[in-house]
Amino acid sequence: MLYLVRMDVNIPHDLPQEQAQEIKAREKAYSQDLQRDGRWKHIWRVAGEYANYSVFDVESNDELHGLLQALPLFPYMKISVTPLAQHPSAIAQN
Ligand SMILES: O=C(O)CC1=CCC(=O)O1
Repeated sequence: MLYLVRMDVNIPHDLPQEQAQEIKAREKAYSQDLQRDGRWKHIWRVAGEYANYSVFDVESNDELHGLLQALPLFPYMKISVTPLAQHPSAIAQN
């Protein structure tokens, strides 16, 4: 199942810089592991915002929730999820 996910990041200004950098490094490693195993299919920066649009390919809502909840930046993100279905006019099956 495919999901379009928007993540808006909002790290509090009073979080120490070193701690913020450490969380971002863990976020990157976690994200890249999921990209390598195929469950995090796309990640795109929203131009001009500290936000991304991502596409996940997972088995269920529960699996997606588990992956999102484990994001190191999860406490500092607003996340919205849109389930995707096939469009009848699409020439490629995703
Ligand atoms: O910078 C972001 O958009 C948040 C994020 C998600 C995965 C990652 O590496 O950074």
